[in-house]
Amino acid sequence: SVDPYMRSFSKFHMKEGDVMIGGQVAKVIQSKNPAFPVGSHVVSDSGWRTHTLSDGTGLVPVLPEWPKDVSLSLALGAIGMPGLTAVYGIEEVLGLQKGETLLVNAAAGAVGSVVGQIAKIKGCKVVGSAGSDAKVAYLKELGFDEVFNYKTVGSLEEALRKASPEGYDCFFENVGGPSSDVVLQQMRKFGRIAVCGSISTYNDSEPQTGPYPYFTMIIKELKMEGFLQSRWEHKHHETLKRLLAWVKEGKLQCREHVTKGFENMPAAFMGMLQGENIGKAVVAV
Ligand SMILES: NC(=O)C1=CN([C@@H]2O[C@H](COP(=O)(O)OP(=O)(O)OC[C@H]3O[C@@H](n4cnc5c(N)ncnc54)[C@H](OP(=O)(O)O)[C@@H]3O)[C@@H](O)[C@H]2O)C=CC1
Ligand SMILES: CCCCC/C=C\CC(=O)/C=C/C=C/C=C/[C@@H](O)CCCC(=O)O
Repeated sequence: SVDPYMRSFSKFHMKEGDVMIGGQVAKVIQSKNPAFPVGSHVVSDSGWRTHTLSDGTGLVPVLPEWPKDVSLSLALGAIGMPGLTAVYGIEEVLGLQKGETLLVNAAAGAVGSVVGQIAKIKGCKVVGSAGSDAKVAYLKELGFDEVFNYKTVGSLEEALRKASPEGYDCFFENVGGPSSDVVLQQMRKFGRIAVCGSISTYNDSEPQTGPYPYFTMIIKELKMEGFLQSRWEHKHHETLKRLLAWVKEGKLQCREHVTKGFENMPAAFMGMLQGENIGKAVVAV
């Protein structure tokens, strides 16, 4: 898997020569541990490696009911960490209610595409922004109500107002930076903001400054909460089962941007950060 958090984590906690962190779906090829028989598959936080020696600690078996016709790589995407992030952001942080209007940015990516689809399952109006016309077309196929290409709209403020003149009850924030200031102005009274990611800032060497949100938050009585999906680790198993059920029922569609070859992991990683992916960016080794 290549994911945005690797950029922010590595910037602060890694040095040249370290093995890059990251998740993978791995096949057990030798075992002395009956909990992990040869031929079984696990999700493993082993970093960018082709082979790993493990005593089993931290290995998570892929759900036993995983259907043969569902790609195992989805355990790194819609039925994995990004899918869990979408569910917890919507249910635990936003408390999204039927009939509300939700905005999600980086909407065509691993997390955003699941967020929008779950919000539709819950009977909400969904507005998405993404960085290419191909992504906009994909999100319309997924059933998003309003979608725009933030790179070509000219005015983000106008695009947001056109998509939802009555404003936004919930904002699933993946991008951060100056665009957040614009969205804040169009939140409805008592709006909720789930701060999931801030990808536009992960490459910064100096922190960005901007208008401070406090006055708008007071006047509109907004609630803003940052979160990490790991807070609800105790719910992961049940939540993965719900995500798998949605996929099997055809309610949750999943697209992947697959790069072939372990040696191409750095290119896949940089490509994802630059927006090359529609759906989850993965590498097939
Ligand atoms: N809190 C948590 O527990 C978790 C948080 N996250 C966060 O969720 C967000 C999405 O992650 P994920 O779905 O894996 O990644 P994506 O699959 O969405 O890939 C990243 C996307 O970000 C967009 N992007 C990159 N730079 C910018 C920019 N400057 N402005 C706007 N958009 C940009 C690009 O899409 P485009 O073409 O639309 O610009 C790119 O495709 C990230 O911020 C990530 O850190 C992810 C997992 C867990
Ligand atoms: C842990 C890194 C914290 C960096 C925070 C930056 C942005 C938010 C974000 O993107 C957080 C992501 C957290 C991901 C955690 C992943 C691990 O639990 C390993 C997942 C293995 C897998 O792919 O399943």
